[in-house]
Amino acid sequence: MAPAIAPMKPSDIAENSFVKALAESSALSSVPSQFAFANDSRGSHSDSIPIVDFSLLVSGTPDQRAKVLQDLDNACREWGFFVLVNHGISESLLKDIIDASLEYFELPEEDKRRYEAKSPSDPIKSGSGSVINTANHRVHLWRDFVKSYVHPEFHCPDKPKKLRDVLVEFSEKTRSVARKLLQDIGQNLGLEEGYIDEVLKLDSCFQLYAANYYPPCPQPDQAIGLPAHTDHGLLTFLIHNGVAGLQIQHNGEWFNTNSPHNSILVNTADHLEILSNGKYKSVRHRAVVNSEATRISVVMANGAAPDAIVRPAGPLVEQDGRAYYHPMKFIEYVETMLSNRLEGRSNLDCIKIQDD
Ligand SMILES: O=C(O)CCC(=O)C(=O)O
Ligand SMILES: [Fe+2]
Repeated sequence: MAPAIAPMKPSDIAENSFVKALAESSALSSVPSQFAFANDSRGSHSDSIPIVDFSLLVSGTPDQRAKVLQDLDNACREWGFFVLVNHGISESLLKDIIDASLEYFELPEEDKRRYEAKSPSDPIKSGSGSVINTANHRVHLWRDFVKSYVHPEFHCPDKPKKLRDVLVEFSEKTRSVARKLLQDIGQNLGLEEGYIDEVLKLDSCFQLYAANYYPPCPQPDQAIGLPAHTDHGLLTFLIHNGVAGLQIQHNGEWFNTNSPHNSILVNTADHLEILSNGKYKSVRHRAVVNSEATRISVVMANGAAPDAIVRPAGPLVEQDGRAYYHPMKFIEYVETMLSNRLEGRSNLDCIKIQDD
């Protein structure tokens, strides 16, 4: 006989209770109604997600570099997403940041509750979160998270002890790779060398570390880890513990991503769409859950300086004859987004300049 389903009372699931504990409760054989999310989580398989070889951008022959610049441009234009290989960040650092993030989620609840978000500008936040769906109902997500601003000011949860050093190094290394990619993206967009660095004040660029913990879910089709969204920032870097779950949208279809060991998934995010005046699109993606294994992803969002005003690049506006996006201060954009999670609607829609 199927085990009796212990009904969850709405009061059992506070806005910021952690899904990990719920998923581990032995009584749980179905998804509590607060998590119910109409969901077709199927994704197509794709071998054609672009791959960008970072080492050839840095030290390839002129021909090799020209070819990879082209790969990078196509990836940003066609997919808004690519798999970065040979990036020079050590395998042990990638493993350490995943392990330290996992240790964070394994802390007692009271340690994590210290970071319950009180305001969107809190530099460290932790919880599980919810979204308002298209029917205007609040839906809880099947994931726990921790987020921390790590640059230009470094913040980090106190525990686990090892997280701080690992995160400092991961932030430095990813920042340097992101800046190099942005230089090359600037070249691909026909911008002068140093243009992006200067107008977005990348010496003080904003970086946000986020780790997501998706426990096994008894009914994966009835819940969602993270619904479709785009990211703030210029380039998001994502690594995971080898359990599949990230899907990206391409030509209206959802694709499962799979990435070679030690690679980094990169997506062109909202502020690159704005800067490029729409030449590069911020790709919609989502995280689906499974019934078998815990999935962990670690995300580093790389953006402009908090006080930089992000707008379409002047030379591109001249070429296109108009700007397609309103200017907005970077940190205001991020904090509006962090405080206002609406399924399927993005901040980008708000700052797009509609055709007359
Ligand atoms: O966990 C994933 O694969 C997706 C995470 C993500 O999109 C995010 O944190 O913005
Ligand atoms: Fe995302």
